[in-house]
Amino acid sequence: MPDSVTAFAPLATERFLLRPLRAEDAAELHRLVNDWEVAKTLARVPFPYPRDLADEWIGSTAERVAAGEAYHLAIARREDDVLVGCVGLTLDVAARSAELGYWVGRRHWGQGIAPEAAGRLSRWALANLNIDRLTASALTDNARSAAVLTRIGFRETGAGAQDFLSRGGAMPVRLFEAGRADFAPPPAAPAAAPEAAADSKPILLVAAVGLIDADNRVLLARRPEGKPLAGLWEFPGGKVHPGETPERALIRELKEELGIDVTEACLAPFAFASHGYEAFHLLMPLYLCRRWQGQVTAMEGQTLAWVRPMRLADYAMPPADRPLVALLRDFL
Ligand SMILES: Nc1nc2c([nH]c(=O)n2[C@@H]2O[C@H](COP(=O)(O)OP(=O)(O)OP(=O)(O)O)[C@@H](O)[C@H]2O)c(=O)[nH]1
Repeated sequence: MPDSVTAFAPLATERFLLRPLRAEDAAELHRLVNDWEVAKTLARVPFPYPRDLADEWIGSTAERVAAGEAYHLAIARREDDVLVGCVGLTLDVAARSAELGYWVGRRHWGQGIAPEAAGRLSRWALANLNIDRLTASALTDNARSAAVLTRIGFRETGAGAQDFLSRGGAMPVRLFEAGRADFAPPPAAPAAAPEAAADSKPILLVAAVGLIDADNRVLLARRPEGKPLAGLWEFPGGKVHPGETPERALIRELKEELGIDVTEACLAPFAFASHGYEAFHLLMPLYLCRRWQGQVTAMEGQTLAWVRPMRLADYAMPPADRPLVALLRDFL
């Protein structure tokens, strides 16, 4: 699975680039973090902070990004590449989670930098890494950091204690967590049909297809950042527009999303999902298709994976798809 990003492409926010740290950043990083007001809020930073630790740390971040273990990035101003702080994630692969951390140099405080950077990295992580959850903590006496976390979508889940190098021992912390639902934009729901009862959910008709290649592998596409359920894998397809049949909708979607031509005769009805999401009830016929014209291409930059039936369960999919995956695995 494409879990690691070896050459990390910088993430842009409105004012900053979150980019890999470089050896040239060491002097400025040291100047900003070797400040008691910053260091005292960070668990893994000693104070005073030795200058050569900055070089060592920067070297280790590149290795850990390449290994897909951790993403510790510079927050650099877009206009002049000046380093203003760092934001990072450390993965716990077995738990399918990652821990978020960040700091901003004191001279750059008061500009909303931490929420802008931490929010962007969090949304990217849930959409691109094989995780379902982000965790974070803030010292009980650091209300500013707790406010950053809640502002970007984290929920407070409890309290604990954590060793702080800068403080020389364990300190009380507030614990926070966030999942996909905390970051997702509100799900797009169709307008309720006029005859629907006031308390019932509108029904959303979505057509989807299991494309199967000559090796009997199934194509999954990853929902991109910014969409509801970002980061989950799904069957290609999309909403059926008014006046369209599910087959016509699929033919259109497959052309738009994958650049392939499919005929109605090659779409074999297979099963359907009927699932209640919070804002709508999804009704999704799933077709199977083994023949198409053209080369499967990620037309919208989405990540694609050809998956063997026995490996389908390794890919986190929306809840509506789970029964379909079991049926498909048995069928193929
Ligand atoms: N294509 C597809 N959609 C699925 C699957 N499972 C599932 O729950 N869905 C849901 O069905 C809806 C599909 O809508 P869509 O892809 O056309 O639209 P979208 O929400 O991505 O936004 P869009 O209208 O901007 O394209 C989404 O709410 C999506 O979460 C699946 O396997 N394939």
